Amino acid sequence: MSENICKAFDKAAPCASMDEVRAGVNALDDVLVPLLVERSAYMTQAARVKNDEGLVRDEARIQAIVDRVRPMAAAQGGDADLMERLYRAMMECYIDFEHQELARLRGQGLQPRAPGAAQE
Ligand SMILES: O=C(O)C(=O)C[C@]1(C(=O)O)C=C[C@@H](O)C=C1
Repeated sequence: MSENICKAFDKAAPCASMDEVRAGVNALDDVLVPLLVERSAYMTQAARVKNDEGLVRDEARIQAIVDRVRPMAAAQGGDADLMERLYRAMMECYIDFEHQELARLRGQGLQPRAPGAAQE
């Protein structure tokens, strides 16, 4: 019983109109957007630390994140397949952003990492 009352899925307010639905969505977007921006700042740092276009996409890490968020979503009463699709699409956008950031940092003078050099 108590395991059911704190699930995120059940926190959505019951809505009788689309205005209510959209107010609920807007309130969540107010929380989500700053978090997504903060996540993007880690992509900027990943671009600098990797400093190698060939390292930006990391399939093993992508799979590890998917494997981590699927059960998290299910534990919150959510749909694990939906969460995987969201995360895979989101990570493609962050990969594009990481490439963009690496190009920007190179434009600011970041020198390409020497082949075989250890990451900091
Ligand atoms: O963990 C990394 O290596 C990252 O660059 C971050 C991130 C992500 O979490 O969105 C983005 C690109 C990689 O393909 C894997 C994961």
